[in-house]
Amino acid sequence: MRIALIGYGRMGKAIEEILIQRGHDVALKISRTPNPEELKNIDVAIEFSIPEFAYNNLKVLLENKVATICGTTGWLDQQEEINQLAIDNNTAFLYASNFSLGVNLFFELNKVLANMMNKYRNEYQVNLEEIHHTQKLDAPSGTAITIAEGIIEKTSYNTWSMEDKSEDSIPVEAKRIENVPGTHIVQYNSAVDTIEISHTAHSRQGFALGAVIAAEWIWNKQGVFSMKDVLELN
Ligand SMILES: NC(=O)C1=CN([C@@H]2O[C@H](COP(=O)(O)OP(=O)(O)OC[C@H]3O[C@@H](n4cnc5c(N)ncnc54)[C@H](O)[C@@H]3O)[C@@H](O)[C@H]2O)C=CC1
Ligand SMILES: O=C(O)C1=N[C@H](C(=O)O)C[C@H](O)C1
Repeated sequence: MRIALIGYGRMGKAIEEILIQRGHDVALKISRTPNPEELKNIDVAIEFSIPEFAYNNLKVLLENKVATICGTTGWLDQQEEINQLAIDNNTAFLYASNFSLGVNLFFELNKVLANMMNKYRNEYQVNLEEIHHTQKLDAPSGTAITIAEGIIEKTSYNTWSMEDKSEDSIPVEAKRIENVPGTHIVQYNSAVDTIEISHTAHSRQGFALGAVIAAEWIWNKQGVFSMKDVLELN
């Protein structure tokens, strides 16, 4: 496939390595918004840029009917508009807060545990922690938000917050430590014990491989998809 890499930073470079290993043509790699001329003959775009510019990049890609994978976090207040653009332009769009197989399995495990713990809201207080490298621009991580949404789906919690300590809110803490690729911890604490599940990324390889698998999967499709579709976790 002819791939455009929009955002050529840590993730763009990790993805490029895997694209080459799997025989793809990296036809465009840029750290700015593409122009329509550059998008002719592109099969799929992979967008990993920065929160501030993701919306604009995605708009240009979808208006030019380029099937697009997006891993940029921190822009989700405009997600509905972007989903609609993919539909209106008869192309395909897939956003994932985390492309790794391990985290997508963890999302499912988190929901099973949340469902079980909902009966014990009086005994156990949930909290969520994420740890990332110090260059990360957004907090909490997109992955932490997806985990919190999973808990909300299965319990009587109705929101999450990094500040608000009210009863119906899941407390989320974001820590920044040099060189950490991404760690997520969900804890249920009672007066006598702790139940904890965690996912620790050892490198960016898992995110990058997942993004390439998603790009291969979305080619020639139309619609709005998630990693659950790609990994058949539905
Ligand atoms: N969904 C997932 O599995 C993962 C998502 N991420 C997310 O991906 C994003 C990128 O992460 P990294 O590569 O680590 O960051 P990075 O800072 O290394 O790379 C971002 C790149 O975007 C470039 N850029 C700046 N303005 C741009 C524009 N207008 N258009 C295109 N590119 C532009 C920057 O020059 C930089 O090279 C972040 O939002 C991060 O949270 C990171 C890892 C995994
Ligand atoms: O910025 C990162 O590095 C990561 N961002 C994603 C997120 O915000 O969840 C995915 C992963 O945790 C690494």
